[in-house]
Order: sequence, then C-alpha cells, then structure tokens
Amino acid sequence: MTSTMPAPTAAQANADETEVLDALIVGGGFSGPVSVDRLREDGFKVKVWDAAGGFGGIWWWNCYPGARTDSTGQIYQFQYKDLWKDFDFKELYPDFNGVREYFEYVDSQLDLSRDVTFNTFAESCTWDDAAKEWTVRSSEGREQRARAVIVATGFGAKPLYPNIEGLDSFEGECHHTARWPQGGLDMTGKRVVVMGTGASGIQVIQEAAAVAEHLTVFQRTPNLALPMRQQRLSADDNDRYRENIEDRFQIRDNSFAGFDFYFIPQNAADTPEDERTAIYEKMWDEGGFPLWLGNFQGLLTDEAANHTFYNFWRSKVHDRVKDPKTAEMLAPATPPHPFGVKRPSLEQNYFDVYNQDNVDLIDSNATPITRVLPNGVETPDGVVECDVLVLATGFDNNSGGINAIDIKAGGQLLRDKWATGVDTYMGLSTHGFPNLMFLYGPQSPSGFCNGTDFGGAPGDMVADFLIWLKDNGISRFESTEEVEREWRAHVDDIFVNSLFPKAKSWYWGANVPGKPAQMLNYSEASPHI
Ligand SMILES: Cc1cc2nc3c(=O)[nH]c(=O)nc-3n(C[C@H](O)[C@H](O)[C@H](O)COP(=O)(O)OP(=O)(O)OC[C@H]3O[C@@H](n4cnc5c(N)ncnc54)[C@H](O)[C@@H]3O)c2cc1C
Repeated sequence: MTSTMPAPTAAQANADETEVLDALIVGGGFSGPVSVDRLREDGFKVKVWDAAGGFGGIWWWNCYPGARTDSTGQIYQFQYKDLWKDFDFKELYPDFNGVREYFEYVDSQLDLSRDVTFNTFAESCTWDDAAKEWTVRSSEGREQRARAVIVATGFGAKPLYPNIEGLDSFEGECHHTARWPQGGLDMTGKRVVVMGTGASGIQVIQEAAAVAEHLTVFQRTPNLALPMRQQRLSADDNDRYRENIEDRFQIRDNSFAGFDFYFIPQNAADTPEDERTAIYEKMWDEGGFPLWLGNFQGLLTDEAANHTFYNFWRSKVHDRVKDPKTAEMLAPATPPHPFGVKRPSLEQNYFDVYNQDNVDLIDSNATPITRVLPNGVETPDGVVECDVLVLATGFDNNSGGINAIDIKAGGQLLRDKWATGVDTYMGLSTHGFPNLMFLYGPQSPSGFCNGTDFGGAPGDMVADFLIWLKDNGISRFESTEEVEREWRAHVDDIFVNSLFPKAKSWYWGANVPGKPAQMLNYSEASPHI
C-alpha cells in the first residue's frame, strides 16, 4: 500500500512528535469511529492514520465497477448514537459510493475528520517499555508517540497478486480490484480478462460483460453465488425500514453473524423434502444472506444437510445457463466444496452473462494460464488477447495487513511471532506486545460478521477497556500466553468440527501459498455473544 500524498514538512513531523497521544488508531475504516468518539469524550487524545486518500476504509480502495455490499445498507449502519436516523440509502445493497456517502454522514455527525490523517501508511510501531509508549512511523516521514496503538487495518489491507510469469510485461491496463484507479476505468469496447471469481470477481464480471467488446473469465473455483434481489429505495422505503430498526438491531446483537435474522432452528436433512424445498424457494425469492446465515441450522456442520441446499442451488443455476457445458463448469454435479464454507457472493445477473456471445468462461484448472504476454494471457490453447487485465485474486486476509507493519516489542517483530501461526486473545491483543489492540483482527469473528456491527461492539469494548485502565491508573497491559493458547484451541476446535476445512478459503489462510494453515476467523458468534 503506498501513499500519493507529498511527505510532510519537517515542521509538521515535529509537531506530531511532540505530543504523546493516549491512542493512535492505524486504519480509518468502519472499525474505528466508535472507539474514536468514545475515547475523545472521555478526554483521550486520540488520532487516526489511514493510508487511504479518504473515508471508507475498504470502500475507498475497492472502487472497481460493481463494488457493493452484500449486507443490506440498512443493517450495515451504526446503531451507536443513532447514526441511522437521518441517512437514506438509495439502494438496498449500496455500491462503494453509497457506502462512502454513509461514511461522510458518520463524519458529519462525529466530526472524525479533525483527528484523521489520510495518505499516511504506518510502516513501523516500536514499543519502549521504559517509557511505556509506542513510536509509530509512516512511510511519508511522520512520527507519532502513543501510549496505546489500536491496529484497525481490516481484513483486506494486503491484496494478493497472482504469481504468474510475465505479469509485469503486460502493456494494457492491469489492476487488482482492491487497487482500482480512483477515477474509474472505462471498459467500454475493450477486450477484458478477469482472473478470479470470488466476491470482487463476480461483481466486476457483471459490469464488464455489459460494456466490453469481449470478456474472458478465468475460474479456479465456482462461486456458489446467491441472488441479491437489488432494489432502489425511496425516502418512504427508508422511513418504513426505520420504523422497526431498533428491533432489527436487537436481532443483530444476538444473531450468529450480526445480521437481522437467525438460522432456522431445525436440520435440513431431517425436514421432509417438500417442506424443505418450499422453504428454500421462499428464501430464494427473497434473496440475500438469509440463504446463507438464516438458512437451516447445521448447514455449516452437517454435510448431508449442506448437500440438500447445494443441489437446490445447482438446479437454479442450470435453469439460467443455456450451454450445459458452461452450466456444469459454474455449478458442477460434484460440489467444489460444501455450500457456505467459502463466503458466498450476491449476484444480480452473474450466471446470465455466460449466455452472452461476448463472454467466455475458462476453467483455469483444466486450462491454466501459463504466462502473461504484453498483449494478453497465454494458455496451452493459445493467447487470449486483451486490453484490460483485472486481477480479482483476493487478499492475504486478516493478518496480511498487520504483518505488513514492522510491529516490534522486546526485540521481537510481531510477524516473526506469527510466522507459524497467529496467536491472540479473542482477536483483540497478543502476548509480548503491550498496549496494542486489534479491531476486526485475526481470530475475531470478522470474516463472518456484519462489518458495522463489528465496528460498533468491539469498538465500544476497546474504548471501555482503555477508559477502565486509565481510571485505575494502569499504564501497561498485555494478554498472557495461557489465554492465547486457550483461545486458539477454542477457535481451532470449532473449525475442525465444521465443514470449513473442506474448502481452501481465505478464512483459514489456504488461499495464500506458504501461509500457515489456521482458522483466522472465529466462526461461532457475533461480537456481542
Ligand atoms: C469488496 C468487499 C465487500 C465487502 N462487503 C461487505 C459487506 O457487504 N458486509 C460486511 O459486513 N462486510 C463487508 N466487507 C468486509 C469489510 O472489510 C468490513 O465490513 C469493514 O469495512 C471492516 O472495517 P475495518 O475498519 O475493520 O477495515 P477496512 O474497511 O478494511 O479499513 C482498514 C483501513 O486501514 C487502512 N490501513 C491498512 N493498513 C494500514 C497502515 N499500515 N497504515 C495506515 N492505514 C492502514 C486502510 O487504508 C483502510 O482504510 C467487504 C469487504 C470487501 C473487500
């Protein structure tokens, strides 16, 4: 991650350095605002650094065509200080601009801006045990001391680039979806190749298919995508939603993943087939994440139950895709993995685009990319020439963004401590690194959780904790090795007793070559439970 802002002057840097903050938050996405506001109200001196050029966190970086939430916007809001009362979403599932607008609204209410510095990438944090403070340095030359550092770098701060020979030699436009040009990129009339069919891939594919002269998609794993059922929202729609939003927030607080619905408390495999199918049909018509996290209880742990939904989903895809060979590539008879153990995406016309003459789907397991050439992508079948190459290849999730910072305490780098696997206490802190906390960190429920709920509840918890320390005159804290071992065993135990190990997913680092295989997302409960 690099910044585009000019380096600060020596005077600016010195001004930063003279003040010792109570807390510096690294990362200005949805995880931070509640902590910032709570801490400031309690008299803390707190600042935020963010490498992005503006508000939005992940939504600042991921501005590719079609980038949008798969939480409904209305549940992707803060409950904190009624930060939902006066903001209207224009779409049920807002795009990145809609989310940025909501973030601007949050800023207008909390005045975050006065303490946020953008275009500032924290490259090192060094702990001084005598002074009991961190010194944080940015690649732009800033330096800041703080008694506590809250690392809120999100799960997708480090894009994952494919290791393909010749990638740098490509002479057209080549962009990772998470490093898309801020001004946009017009793909009209272009020959486009998209590598990857994860969440970002299918969003960009839908947009590219509509305008490109030709689109070629390389698929490694089919995306078991679910219908989005997008809607435009009027002011009345927003008002109607607000009428019972408090009830929805209550469900959000108590549900598995911080959404406004629960699992159906019965097993799919034990439910008579006609009853089960009727329930699937109803959910299908309504669309969205209830098909995943509001489906039958046990879907993510019981293979027989899981299979009933996979077969239902597969028949729906085959109904939509005309060419049987393509349909089979998208929804094979043998599931690529159980449903829902890779994060499913929401689609609007994803499967239909493969009926278009200008779209080709290539199975990159059968026909691998051998190298990238200046004019396109080479496979054993020949060269797919293209003007635009889209790398929808995901992230080094959860720990990648943290390990990109030289976090050092007691002579040890955090990335060295984590070389064989992440250890944290509840995803919030790690032994040997005092006065350091994580928000949306590895081994927290982040990957399953509705992001703003996750920003709200742990943000509150971290603020409570820091305020309690201050009130009790405690200037140094860290978690013990013992509680970390217990937490890791707990996270791993839930993982091995679920269907999650059956998919090579980012949930457990399996998408990154050489990354220790370990569950990085706590898959049992929302942050409130
Ligand atoms: C395409 C996409 C769609 C998503 N859709 C949903 C959804 O529908 N629902 C949902 O709940 N979640 C969704 N998520 C997950 C999303 O990450 C969270 O909802 C939420 O944004 C997490 O907020 P955060 O503040 O923890 O992290 P982020 O929003 O990722 O913000 C982290 C910030 O840290 C900054 N940063 C990183 N490293 C440094 C550094 N060293 N120095 C300074 N700054 C740094 C980054 O610039 C970034 O602004 C989606 C993610 C992606 C990628």
